[in-house]
Amino acid sequence: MIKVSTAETLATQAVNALKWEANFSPKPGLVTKNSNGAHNDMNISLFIKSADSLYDTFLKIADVSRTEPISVDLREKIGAIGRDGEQAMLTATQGVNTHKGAIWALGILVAVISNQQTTNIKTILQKSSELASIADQYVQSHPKRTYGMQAKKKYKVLGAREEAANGFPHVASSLKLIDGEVTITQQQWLRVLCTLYASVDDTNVIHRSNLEVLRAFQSTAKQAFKAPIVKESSAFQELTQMTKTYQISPGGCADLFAATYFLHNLIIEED
Ligand SMILES: CC(C)(COP(=O)(O)OP(=O)(O)OC[C@H]1O[C@@H](n2cnc3c(N)ncnc32)[C@H](O[C@H]2O[C@H](COP(=O)(O)OP(=O)(O)OP(=O)(O)O)[C@@H](O)[C@H]2O)[C@@H]1O)[C@@H](O)C(=O)NCCC(=O)NCCS
Ligand SMILES: Nc1ncnc2[nH]cnc12
Repeated sequence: MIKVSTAETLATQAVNALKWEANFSPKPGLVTKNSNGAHNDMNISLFIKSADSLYDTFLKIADVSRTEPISVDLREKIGAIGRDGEQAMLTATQGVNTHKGAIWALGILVAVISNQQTTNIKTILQKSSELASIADQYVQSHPKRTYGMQAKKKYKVLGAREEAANGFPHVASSLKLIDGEVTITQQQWLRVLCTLYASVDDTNVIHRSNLEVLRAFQSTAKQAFKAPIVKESSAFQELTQMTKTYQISPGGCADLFAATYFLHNLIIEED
């Protein structure tokens, strides 16, 4: 029997996933409860404030998605709510971009789950692809080139938009690593994190460095993934060193880590 997800439950679960991700430690380059990673303008309390400020955004997205079919109209409605959410985040953080990518990824997932009333991962990812592939004319009228747009143009990589439009392939791979397990150990979560670090073309890393550094970071993460104890491996230490040397922070991976946790806990809700 699948429990019906209320808008309130979904919004709470999305915010909890963001808080869980922020607290999770260690995460080379990223903010955790123990470190500010490669950031001098962010810390854990800012992330918790930011996550809390997004409850209303996820609630509104879940509400509007419950009754409307997946359509241009729905895409544009959640686009407007998402942009308001970005403003709410910037107000809460006094202008620091903590969760733009997470608003996008979790916003699409919350919309689809509310719309389909399902915890079936295959359906959620397929419908996410459908919804995220619909063009929102109001985004396209925005003239400013984002960091993601610059990285994609320069190196022909795929970014946050494509991740969702392709049905979150990196989240699907992450979920496979913990499939069927209720209690996930820190070592298992570290393998999920390393899988994301190893495979996502994170446009934040590219923006702060270049494609060559991203590829070296990914190949080191692949080594760390294979280590018997990830966090004690020399490859994992090397990841931390690289984030310091190049001042890189894989914020896109952090969002997909939160999305993996969010969907994994939906699975557990099924009874
Ligand atoms: C479609 C949008 C996601 C916009 O995409 P675009 O690529 O044009 O925008 P960006 O401004 O570059 O932001 C994308 C954010 O997505 C995350 N990300 C990066 N790479 C990937 C990837 N390969 N896959 C998935 N996600 C990815 C990342 O977000 C996280 O990092 C941010 C913090 O970065 P940081 O470097 O610390 O800080 P900055 O200030 O950005 O840089 P510095 O100056 O410090 O160097 C933080 O946001 C994390 O969440 C990218 O930043 C989408 O946003 C959009 O169209 N929105 C409009 C509203 C809408 O339609 N919403 C609908 C549903 S809610
Ligand atoms: N924990 C984190 N540190 C830095 N950037 C992030 N973007 C999303 N989560 C993040």
